[in-house]
Amino acid sequence: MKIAVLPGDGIGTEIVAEAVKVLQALDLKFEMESALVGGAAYDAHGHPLPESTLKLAKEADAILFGAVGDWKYDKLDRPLRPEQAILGLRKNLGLFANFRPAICYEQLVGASSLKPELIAGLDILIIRELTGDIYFGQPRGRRVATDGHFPGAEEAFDTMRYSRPEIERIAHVAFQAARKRSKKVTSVDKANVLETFQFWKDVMTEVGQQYPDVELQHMYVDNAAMQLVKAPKAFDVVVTGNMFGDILSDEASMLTGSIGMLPSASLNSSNQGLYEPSHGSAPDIAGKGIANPLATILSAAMMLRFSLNQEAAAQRIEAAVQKVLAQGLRTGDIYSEGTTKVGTAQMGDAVVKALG
Ligand SMILES: NC(=O)C1=CN([C@@H]2O[C@H](COP(=O)(O)OP(=O)(O)OC[C@H]3O[C@@H](n4cnc5c(N)ncnc54)[C@H](O)[C@@H]3O)[C@@H](O)[C@H]2O)C=CC1
Ligand SMILES: CC(C)CC(=O)C(=O)O
Ligand SMILES: [Mg+2]
Repeated sequence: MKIAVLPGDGIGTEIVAEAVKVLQALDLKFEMESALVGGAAYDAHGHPLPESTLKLAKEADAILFGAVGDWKYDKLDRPLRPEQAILGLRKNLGLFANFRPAICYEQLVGASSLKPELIAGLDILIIRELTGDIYFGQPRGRRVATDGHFPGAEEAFDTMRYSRPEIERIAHVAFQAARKRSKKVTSVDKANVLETFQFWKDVMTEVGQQYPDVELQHMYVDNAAMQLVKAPKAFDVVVTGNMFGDILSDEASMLTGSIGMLPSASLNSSNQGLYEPSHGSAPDIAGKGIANPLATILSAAMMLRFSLNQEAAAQRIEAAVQKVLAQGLRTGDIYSEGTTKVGTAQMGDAVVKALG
């Protein structure tokens, strides 16, 4: 078994180092090979996703990814910007199904900005379609407007689009996931305004008929954003498009205490997966040794479960994370009075120790 390790930029290198430490402590037989990606790869090779990195990712059984991006690259032409690396990996590997579980650990109930009773016991799963929608739709660009409110003015445009097979396959993923949980799917759309999402809703409804045992609810995205903070436990599986899923999952991360707690798995149809925290490269705290590595460590657990067939090892990591939280160890983002503040590496070391 081979794991491609792509730390990336900013806190990416710090948090991936901790996840690697945890994986190595498991004493399982797999090979890990690292490569540059994002801004780091642009600096070294002139491209955020060099051919050699893509080749390594394609050949690996699973990919452990940190994060990419830094403000200093924001003026580059878009194809050279670090974020194109993660978009390129998702597209090239066909990683259409993004699982973002938002679980509020008992010990972190007080770390959320929401009232404890709203989030105690929270366990919801956001399933985000990851290779379509306005993030990938063509055409896009800048031009001089020939119509609209200001003909002759400079304008920019992107294209929101979804095909039937793209919606059908993510719908099946969501219904099948719900079957293993509380059997409820909330499909989030904007069908009242957007044709793309009327189509999304229609196809979701059709696929839902194949799963009579699963309750299907439709919700507009603006209402979903509100309900997520009003009554988050009313959700079970939330399925939505690429952009809405990106936004709603960051919102849901705060239900768990911090974005530093939200892992993710991005799978293709052969169960090859890329595993990364849901957050970005956090340039504001990079290099300080204070980032929370738990989302990345929990992503490594998802990797063991989904791509490497190592359920017991996945559970060992998850139990170790709960143990360090129960010991009162907290990085700054989840710190509260009465707990012990630790840095990134100390947190990683504590998880290794807690593996037992
Ligand atoms: N998959 C990826 O590689 C992603 C990359 N990005 C990129 O990351 C860069 C920064 O983007 P932002 O919008 O600031 O989002 P971000 O997720 O990097 O940071 C948002 C806020 O959360 C905090 N934060 C994030 N992860 C944390 C952790 N593990 N521990 C403690 N605090 C944490 C940051 O300090 C910051 O205040 C940009 O270049 C963006 O494009 C953003 C999202 C995903
Ligand atoms: C940099 C973006 C393409 C990714 C993002 O925000 C995400 O996947 O959550
Ligand atoms: Mg995001």
